[in-house]
Amino acid sequence: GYYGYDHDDYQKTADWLLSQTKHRPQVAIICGSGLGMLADALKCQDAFHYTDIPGFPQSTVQGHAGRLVFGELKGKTCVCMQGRFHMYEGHSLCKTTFPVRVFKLLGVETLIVTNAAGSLADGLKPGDIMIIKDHVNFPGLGGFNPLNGPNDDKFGPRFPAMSACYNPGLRCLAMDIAKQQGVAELVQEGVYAAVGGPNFETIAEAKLMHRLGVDAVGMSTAPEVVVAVHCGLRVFGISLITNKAEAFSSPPNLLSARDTSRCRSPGI
Ligand SMILES: O=P(O)(O)O[C@H]1O[C@H](CO)[C@@H](O)[C@H]1O
Ligand SMILES: Nc1nc2[nH]cnc2c(=O)[nH]1
Repeated sequence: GYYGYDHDDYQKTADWLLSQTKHRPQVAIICGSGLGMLADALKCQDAFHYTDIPGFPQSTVQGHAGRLVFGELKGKTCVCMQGRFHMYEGHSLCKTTFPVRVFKLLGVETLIVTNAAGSLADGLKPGDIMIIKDHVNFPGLGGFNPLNGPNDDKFGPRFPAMSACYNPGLRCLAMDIAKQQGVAELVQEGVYAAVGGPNFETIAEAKLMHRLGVDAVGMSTAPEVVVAVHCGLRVFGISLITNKAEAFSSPPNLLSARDTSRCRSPGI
């Protein structure tokens, strides 16, 4: 079509994959920056480089290998993206979310999204895991939405609800498992905000988001989740906190005029 992809484009890629592997995944996992090693844990793997998959976008970022890996994880058939697509790579949003609709056509029912994110919340430290309970899609609020253009009714409605994007049952289950595994102190629920990137936040931007109720910030995930929810996938999301976002790293940025020793690093 004139805007993005036709249903046939997704179908061709899905059909090609179905012809190349016997796996019929129920679960798709998008691995965030540095999290691609999860795919290495799949048993009975069939792996495809994005460059070899007809119609598939290509990865350009470090820490994103650019492979689609099918296999078994704890008895579930999964398909794992080792490397995702970001808007800042120059991809259109429908390109960054192309794989999600392909997963739908493969028969996937549940999408697990993961990402590396910066913390804006006092209680979230580098190394912690944040289960995403909701998101703020800043590019989306500004009109950068993968669902822009004519709606494809075969995937979902023109005006999809986003009020329960992150499946409450799966969130509950994840909290229970964290307790069972003895890692409950490392796992919390919170709100993820997607920004366009590729620059990290200014101090003022980080403070603004913190005041608006955002707990962690990154440059991905929300567009994929919007497309997944639109086509009826069940979504579970986690952020690995890799750093404190700029305003919340040391040294503290509340400067008193009396403190002349720190006047070379002004805060806002
Ligand atoms: O969201 P993922 O893909 O994990 O990557 C995150 O890490 C990168 C910045 O270091 C950005 O791409 C940000 O979005
Ligand atoms: N925007 C943004 N993305 C990130 N990805 C990992 N850390 C960060 C961060 O602090 N800010």
